Amino acid sequence: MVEKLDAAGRAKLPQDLPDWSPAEGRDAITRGFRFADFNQAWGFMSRVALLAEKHDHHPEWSNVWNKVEITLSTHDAGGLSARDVALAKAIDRLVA
Ligand SMILES: C[C@H](O)[C@H](O)[C@H]1CNC2=NC(N)=NC(=O)C2=N1
Repeated sequence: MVEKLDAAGRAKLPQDLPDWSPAEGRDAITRGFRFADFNQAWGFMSRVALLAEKHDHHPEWSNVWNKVEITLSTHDAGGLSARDVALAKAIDRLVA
């Protein structure tokens, strides 16, 4: 069983993941990305897909041309877990 993120972990989110926001109405975090064009967006999504496989943790995401929206939550925990934080940090490194 994957544990939900504890209060200490949640308190650190603004500093650990400054570009992510709480998702509306659910225990999840979300971030939007904008790229030069679809080609760049798709390349990013390809890299995120490989990260997700490496983490065995997969995003909920959408893409409209050069924009990608990613929401992270842990199905097995029924909400946010440390796995979401780890994947979000890895995704942030792709665009740093
Ligand atoms: C068995 C379990 O579904 C898998 O280990 C992984 C796959 N990817 C996953 N991704 C997300 N977001 N949440 C999960 O609980 C999850 N579980």
